[in-house]
Amino acid sequence: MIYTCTLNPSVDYIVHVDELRIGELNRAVKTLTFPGGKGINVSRVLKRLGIESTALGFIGGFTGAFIIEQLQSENITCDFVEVPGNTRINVKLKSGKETEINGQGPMIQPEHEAEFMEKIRALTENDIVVLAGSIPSSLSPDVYGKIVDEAKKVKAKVVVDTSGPALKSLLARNPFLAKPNHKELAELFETSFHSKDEIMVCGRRLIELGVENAIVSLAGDGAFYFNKEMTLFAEAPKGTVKNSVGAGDSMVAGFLAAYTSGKSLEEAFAYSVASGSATAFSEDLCTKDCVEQLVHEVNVMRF
Ligand SMILES: Nc1ncnc2c1ncn2[C@@H]1O[C@H](COP(=O)(O)OP(=O)(O)OP(=O)(O)O)[C@@H](O)[C@H]1O
Ligand SMILES: O=P(O)(O)OC[C@@]1(O)O[C@H](CO)[C@@H](O)[C@@H]1O
Repeated sequence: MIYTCTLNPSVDYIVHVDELRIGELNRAVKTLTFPGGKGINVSRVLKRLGIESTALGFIGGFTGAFIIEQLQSENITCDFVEVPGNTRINVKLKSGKETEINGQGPMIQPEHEAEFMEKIRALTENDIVVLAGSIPSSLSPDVYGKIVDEAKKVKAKVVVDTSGPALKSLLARNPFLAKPNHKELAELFETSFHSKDEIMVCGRRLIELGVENAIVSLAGDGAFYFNKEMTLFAEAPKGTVKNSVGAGDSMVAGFLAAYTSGKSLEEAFAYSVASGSATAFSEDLCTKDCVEQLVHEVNVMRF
């Protein structure tokens, strides 16, 4: 079973305005509301691609109830720990450019963290656990490290999609897959990129530091894949971008869906890029039909 962990889920409130005027009254021309948070997005895309998962994390209040209701309506198994307070609302402003304001989220008390860790202790070696998104400020910054250590005890595979110090501390714990975008990779190595060659050098360092498989996404410019044996690159398919929120999460889901269905790593990477782009070209997350159309446009190059 694949378990996704969203420690700080969100209701994503997408607001379209013709032109954003700071300091003035803006009227939305369209609004959309989705269950959000990176792990939840991974679960939603996995489901669309025909793969079951269980969504774990902390949830609370009326916003939490909305998320559970939406996930249940999509037949996604939920096993969240309920906490006092409301799950956050993340505002995604679309006015030509995308501007995001992510909320803080509720406080997580030690007893709720303990309840969550019990679920992690119940993992087995046949499981994959996806750790995705930011860590609530009330939890220890090393909570992902603790989860990985528990998962490793039972030889469960770990996928990490996070950034900053949380990502740094996980590299040497040998995650099965890490998926930073190029900005997160630059931040990790305290550098800035001016060429794809520079990205490749840092991507390979992820592998040297202990990551088994790494995907570095470059938004509309495609993505790199790295492991000990090979470096791959694929351009992103071309299309009209409607909403890139969740494109990275869709890549993680696409890779896992293909990999757990017995596809090669190269095929899984192509499916991952197609899934990311299919989401970028959709209002909500990608559909399987869209991914399967786009995967034919993904040309994987080996270095
Ligand atoms: N403008 C675009 N055109 C085509 N494909 C895109 C575009 N933006 C994103 N994608 C696809 O989605 C993948 C992931 O994009 P990106 O690098 O923006 O991830 P991310 O920053 O982790 O996203 P997020 O945090 O919003 O989920 C890319 O590798 C590409 O396949
Ligand atoms: O604040 P975090 O946890 O870093 O990111 C949360 C978030 O921006 O990521 C998802 C897209 O990847 C959205 O569904 C959600 O709003």
